[in-house]
Amino acid sequence: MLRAENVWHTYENGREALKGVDFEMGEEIVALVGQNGSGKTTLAKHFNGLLKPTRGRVTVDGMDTREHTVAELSRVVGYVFQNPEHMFFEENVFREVAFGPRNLELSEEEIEKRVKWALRVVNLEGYEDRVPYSLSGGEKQRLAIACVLAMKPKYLILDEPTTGLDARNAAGVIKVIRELREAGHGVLLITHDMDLVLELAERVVLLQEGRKVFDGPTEEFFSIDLHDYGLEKPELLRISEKLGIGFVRSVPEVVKALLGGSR
Ligand SMILES: Nc1ncnc2c1ncn2[C@@H]1O[C@H](COP(=O)(O)OP(=O)(O)OP(=O)(O)O)[C@@H](O)[C@H]1O
Repeated sequence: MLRAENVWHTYENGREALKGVDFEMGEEIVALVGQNGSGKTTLAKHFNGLLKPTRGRVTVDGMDTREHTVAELSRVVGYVFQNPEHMFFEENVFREVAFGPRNLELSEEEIEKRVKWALRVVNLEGYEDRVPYSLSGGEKQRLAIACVLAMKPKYLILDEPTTGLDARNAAGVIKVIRELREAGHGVLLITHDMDLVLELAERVVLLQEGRKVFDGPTEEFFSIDLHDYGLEKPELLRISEKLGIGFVRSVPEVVKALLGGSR
């Protein structure tokens, strides 16, 4: 479980970014949403210890983040940052993915196994000798996920994982996230993309000015007035409402509902 109990966070300049947030997630896909500056990144950074609560408590599978180092917590919680290309520094893809496992002091054999596995999951097999900077945007995004996956963390935090990707690459990342969930990982998705939330999230947590203002199933989230929070309902849901077919997550579901209704 990733758990935040009455977490407050004040930055050094006095900015109160979190004001008493309670949060909990297990092996599920949770979307963390809210307007710019609402505190999403600040909250997420508490789960791998990059930030510590000013007040309150954060635990990762029972470990208090104040009592553990970022290195220790990173074994359990992997964090893929937005614009991950800035984090690459090795000369080739193999070394880049091997960096994390090498720090875990695993055997060369185990490191190689993990690199191969992680590259396979993200569909980058055969890229081992490529220079990370020479990859396309979508490939870089998937490489960043592979780097974190190779550490085999139970939870993954993904910050805008599909932003800037074309439809095909975004679909590739979405597939990886689904597979991770099925394999028993928890995924925390920080995003502004309501289509992605509709497609993937099981639960949504909405922040506004450092406070949690909604926490519940995705279907319930899309039934609240999102305009109040500067968010837009996905086109697909607006269409399905006009058609009177209720909550759907994909175009095939719309088709199914329409065909079912005409019988
Ligand atoms: N290092 C910092 N020092 C001071 N204030 C900060 C720092 N990082 C973030 N903030 C402030 O804390 C508040 C919350 O920021 P945060 O990055 O958590 O929001 P966010 O919801 O992730 O926003 P976005 O959608 O723009 O990424 C904002 O007002 C931001 O300006």
